Amino acid sequence: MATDTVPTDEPATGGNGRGRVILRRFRRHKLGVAGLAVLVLLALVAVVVPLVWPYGHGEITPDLSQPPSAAHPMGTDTLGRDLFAQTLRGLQQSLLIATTVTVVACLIGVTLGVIAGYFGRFVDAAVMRLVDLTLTLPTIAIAAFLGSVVPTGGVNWLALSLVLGVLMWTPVSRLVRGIVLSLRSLPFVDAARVMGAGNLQIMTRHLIPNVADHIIVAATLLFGTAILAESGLSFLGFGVQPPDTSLGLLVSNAQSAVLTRPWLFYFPGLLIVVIVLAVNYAGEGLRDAANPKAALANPLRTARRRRDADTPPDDTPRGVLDVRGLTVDFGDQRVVKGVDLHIDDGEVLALVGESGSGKSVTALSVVGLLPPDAVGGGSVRFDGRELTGLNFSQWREYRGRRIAVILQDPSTTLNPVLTIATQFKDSMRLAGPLPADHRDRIVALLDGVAIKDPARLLDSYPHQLSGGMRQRIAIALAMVHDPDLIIADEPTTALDVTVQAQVMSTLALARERTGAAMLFITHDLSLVAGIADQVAVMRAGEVVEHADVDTVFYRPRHEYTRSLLALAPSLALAPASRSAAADIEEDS
Ligand SMILES: Nc1ncnc2c1ncn2[C@@H]1O[C@H](COP(=O)(O)OP(=O)(O)OP(=O)(O)O)[C@@H](O)[C@H]1O
Repeated sequence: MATDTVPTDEPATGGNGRGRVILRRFRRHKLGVAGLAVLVLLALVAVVVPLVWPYGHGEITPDLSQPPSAAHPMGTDTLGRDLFAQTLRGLQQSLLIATTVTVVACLIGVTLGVIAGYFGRFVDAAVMRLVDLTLTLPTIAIAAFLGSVVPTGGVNWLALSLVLGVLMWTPVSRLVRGIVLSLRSLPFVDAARVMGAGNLQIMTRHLIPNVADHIIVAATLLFGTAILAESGLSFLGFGVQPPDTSLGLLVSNAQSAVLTRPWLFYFPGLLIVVIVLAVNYAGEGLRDAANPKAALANPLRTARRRRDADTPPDDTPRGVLDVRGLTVDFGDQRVVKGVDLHIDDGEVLALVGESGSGKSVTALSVVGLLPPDAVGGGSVRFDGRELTGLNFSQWREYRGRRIAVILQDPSTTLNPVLTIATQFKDSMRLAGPLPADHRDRIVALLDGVAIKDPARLLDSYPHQLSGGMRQRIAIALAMVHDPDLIIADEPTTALDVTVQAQVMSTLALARERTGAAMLFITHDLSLVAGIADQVAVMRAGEVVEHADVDTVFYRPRHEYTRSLLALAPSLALAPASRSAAADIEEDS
């Protein structure tokens, strides 16, 4: 089975589709391309230039301790050796060693990490003990031992690389193991198993590609660390030894000459900095190219907007939220096309539409969290104040405090490594010092979302709770600052049907208690009846119908609304709506 487990927002291009998509995305990452170009250039220079350069790296010339000149562009050392020739040799050795260390460490780390994470239990325990053991091994002492048993003094580049690789795999394996542990219970792994995939296939085709972006980042960090580790070891006499050389050795040798012959230090030092930076940028580009989500998910960046931020409040209808002519473009594609929405204090507006109609993008626009590649236009007024174009610190006054957001999947909202109590406390601290009675307040908030015996779960972690509990906690978290507006984006979609109903009534209850207005986003009209006052129906980026809930249910004007109603045969109309229906029947 050749399922592509990493989702992509690009169309398949045929042939090796994913490879081409990654390449195309990488080409768009300018710093990544620049980093890779620098690395390729340096590798070429390291291989080709020594073939034509008049001096060998160990060749002694009569020009002792010369500063840079036409004959010796980087100067010479005390023995008269040409520093440019030495730097070229150092570049060769350093690139070779760092690449080998990275490959060896990643091979061991990824293999053991994925095996530990996938099989868990005693396999995991055994691998983790091996990690602990490896971490206790003193790199320097082992390298010193190896250096002493090699008769020529010092070890050759391959032995040095292998030793460093074998000692440096642990961070990669821990990273991979942690991610695989969380991935292995996801439905796509079960689906692969059901389709008959074996353990090896699941690990190589389904798990490793999902960890690839993390591995790339870890590898770039390792590369930089390997260059520095090699420098340190060479300096101590356990790495590359004269007459051979490496960048690290050149820097180490030149340390005493920083003031008198600075060129000996600066050129190889600068080259190390350039290599590490280039590797990091290339790695970042590769990571973003391999993981479409990584390039987009930067919620701290406010989307570029065409409107002026500080438009003073005017006479437009206030309400708690007033959206006028909202547009959102991704490149040439307009996905929200002049949307108008209005929510009065304490009112609930349901934004309904099929998948892809632009509901979430509209909600993200309201809280200024559009992806960086989106361009928004139009006006979003909250309590009479224009929100478009606010900077990050101005947004802090609103997000989480006056405008709360509840997302689809509670496991993405709650931090997996913090206890429930800590997450509430962190949220409370946004408004100032933690109140003395914070624990009572947290318990009251949890009580307000119908959690029984709330004190008991304060010290739990999100993974110890069910999906429904997690979403209720997310709702309680949204209520911490008593918001004026709640944006709930499909808050029950990730839950099963019975839990959905409980979470919906919890949400309705919590909203009623705070009296907050709400923008409730859903594709499921049957959820709307019990909670909304107004309904806006969205299709292909436009609001095609905007009316009160009873009109939309019983006198829909637009064909699309009628088709959505037809698709929701099991409408669980709320009592309010049912009585309205009876009134309408009596009227007619
Ligand atoms: N980061 C993005 N880059 C390019 N296009 C995007 C991006 N995010 C959303 N879109 C596009 O914008 C359109 C609206 O998406 P949106 O997520 O708002 O739909 P939705 O109505 O909320 O659907 P769903 O319920 O499936 O989330 C879709 O066509 C989608 O492909």
